[in-house]
Amino acid sequence: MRYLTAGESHGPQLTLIIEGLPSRLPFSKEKIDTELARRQKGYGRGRRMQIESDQVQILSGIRFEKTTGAPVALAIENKDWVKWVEIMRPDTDPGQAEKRRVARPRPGHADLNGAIKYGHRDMRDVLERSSARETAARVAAGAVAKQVLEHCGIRVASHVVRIGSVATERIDLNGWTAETIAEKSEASPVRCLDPEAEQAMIRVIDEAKEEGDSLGGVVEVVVENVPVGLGSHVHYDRKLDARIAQAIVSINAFKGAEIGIGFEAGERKGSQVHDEILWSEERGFHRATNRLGGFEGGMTTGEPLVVRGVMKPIPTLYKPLQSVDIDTKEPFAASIERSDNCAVPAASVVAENVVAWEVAKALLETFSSDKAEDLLREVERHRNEVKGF
Ligand SMILES: Cc1cc2nc3c(=O)[nH]c(=O)nc-3n(C[C@H](O)[C@H](O)[C@H](O)COP(=O)(O)O)c2cc1C
Ligand SMILES: C=C(O[C@@H]1CC(C(=O)O)=C[C@@H](OP(=O)(O)O)[C@H]1O)C(=O)O
Repeated sequence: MRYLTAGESHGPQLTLIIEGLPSRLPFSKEKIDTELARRQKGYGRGRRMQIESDQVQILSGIRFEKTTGAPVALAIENKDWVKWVEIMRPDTDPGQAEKRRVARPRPGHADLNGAIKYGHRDMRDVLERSSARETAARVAAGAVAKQVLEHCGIRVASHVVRIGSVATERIDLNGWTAETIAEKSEASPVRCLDPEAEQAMIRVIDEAKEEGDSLGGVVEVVVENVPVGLGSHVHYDRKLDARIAQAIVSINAFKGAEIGIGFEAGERKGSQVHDEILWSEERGFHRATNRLGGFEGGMTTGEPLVVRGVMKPIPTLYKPLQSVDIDTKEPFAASIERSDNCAVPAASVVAENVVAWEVAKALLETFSSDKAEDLLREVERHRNEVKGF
């Protein structure tokens, strides 16, 4: 299974093509729209989110709420486009683009590197595509992947564990299920499970906003009921933990990924990191703890997957940072019209969906999956086989 996205932040739409879905998979447009609405929310988002109300238009590959097995094409409209037609048009430039040319790169964004690399004197030709608007298409892909996972009883959830200086304790997953994490985080404006930390997170976002500054943070994704043995130890690009880390760091502004206790593993002794192996009639092989976040040797262990990602603060700041005009080479202090000042809650929904995509892709690689029925039968057969191993 693979996908491609196309589209600019202020162009007419985002386009997504997914290839390799099983046929006859129950397909819900509503579930994709729900996921897109979740991505738009979250304390700290800017004015653009009041303009957009993301929904997919289905263009191919679906009939009567089921996949046919053909590529699925989806579109998401940019409602803001109507105000950008003269600047974003693909045909003759009526002079607007030159008048509105972007020559002042923002520190921390893709503007300057992209302009140098692609030879653009108008950095709009870079920023339109480097914008995190594209994550709407990736969430739509993840929302389709989630329907593959759901078909096989696999659930994905996410929550925010840090915003700026405010962090929550690491949760013990024995007390939580993906369902309860999803419910509780959904009810929080910052997608945080701890009500005290939630209030403190809201405070630091407000403080940063008053100062014209921005904040980043850390999100955690949990995947439950994952079959043993997705991914592989035999080749670098088949290791599922590595693919998930790539997917996380590919999200705009994400600078790192952790599996399980992640970087903390470097501080601890082996006996405090590795998860002891147990066996019982009821559960078969399982682990006493899940510090390695459901992965050993690039393969899933059958324990819940626990993945974290760190997002840097938003680069576009109301408080100006120094930069240099590419025409005059003069220094200037950038000022802006609008931006998010913290998008960590929204980004946790993106993280959840890119992880869902990678897990669903690995599932379809492991099990026969031309038809949705084959996939489910194979996954159930495998689960029984693992119990008897
Ligand atoms: C959901 C989300 C919303 C974002 N909103 C903004 C924004 O409003 N302004 C901004 O400058 N960057 C925003 N970013 C981050 C930039 O897109 C990102 O920093 C930029 O593409 C450069 O890539 P890099 O930070 O990965 O190097 C957002 C990121 C995400 C995930
Ligand atoms: C549009 C989205 O996020 C955008 C991501 C973004 C950036 O620079 O990454 C900049 C802002 O866009 P604008 O410049 O139009 O205000 C955000 O709103 C979205 O998440 O749907």
